Amino acid sequence: MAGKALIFSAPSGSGKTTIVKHLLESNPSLGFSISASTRDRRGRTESHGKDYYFLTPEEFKHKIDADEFIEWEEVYAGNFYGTLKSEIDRIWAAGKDVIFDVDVKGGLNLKKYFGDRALAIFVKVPSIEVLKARLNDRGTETEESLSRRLFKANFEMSFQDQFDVVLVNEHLDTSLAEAQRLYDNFR
Ligand SMILES: Nc1nc2c(ncn2[C@@H]2O[C@H](COP(=O)(O)OP(=O)(O)O)[C@@H](O)[C@H]2O)c(=O)[nH]1
Ligand SMILES: Nc1ncnc2c1ncn2[C@@H]1O[C@H](COP(=O)(O)OP(=O)(O)O)[C@@H](O)[C@H]1O
Repeated sequence: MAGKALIFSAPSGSGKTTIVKHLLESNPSLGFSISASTRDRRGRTESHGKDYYFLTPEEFKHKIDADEFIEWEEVYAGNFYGTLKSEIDRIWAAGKDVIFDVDVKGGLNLKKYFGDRALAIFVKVPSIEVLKARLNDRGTETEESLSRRLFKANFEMSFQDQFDVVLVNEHLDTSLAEAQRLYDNFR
């Protein structure tokens, strides 16, 4: 049975993972599409089969060749990320709606794929300075990966109008309530 799809996209550091995790905790009707990725696991905070399926580049390439992805991308130099068809089957078969945490290009590709079954939400920070501060505070980036993310963020901002909704994530409580309202209205 086909359910619905809730797509959250944003420049890295905007808060989409925080919002998606909150929605998952509050809504048993949602199932997270676990992406495949070749990037290194963030040791203490991430696990295989929960945050991502962490694959080697060879394993990832094998899945591309076997046509197992709806969409995939080289998001940051050398690191591949992709949405597995089997994830949507798994979540919809359980009678749930699927929720995605993907980059901006991936979000637009998913919207194209799911059409009216999907609500595509662009999460935006009030400014690039705020984005930089959040990425710094998160403590996950080197100087190089931080500047890569900020460079890409400027480019990604230009796609916001192609999304169904833009959610400005300034005060977290307000954003979480707004995200919940968007899901309730869409269901
Ligand atoms: N296109 C695409 N992007 C993805 C997928 N999974 C994750 N991403 C995006 O890849 C980017 C990098 O993710 P990650 O390394 O976890 O960094 P973070 O966004 O800084 O937490 C983020 O924008 C993710 O939303 C996917 O399946 N497809
Ligand atoms: N509204 C907010 N105000 C302040 N900090 C926030 C807010 N939303 C998220 N954060 C923090 O900003 C950092 C980046 O958020 P995260 O959800 O990892 O972003 P993304 O998944 O878009 O890369 C995290 O440390 C998170 O706790």
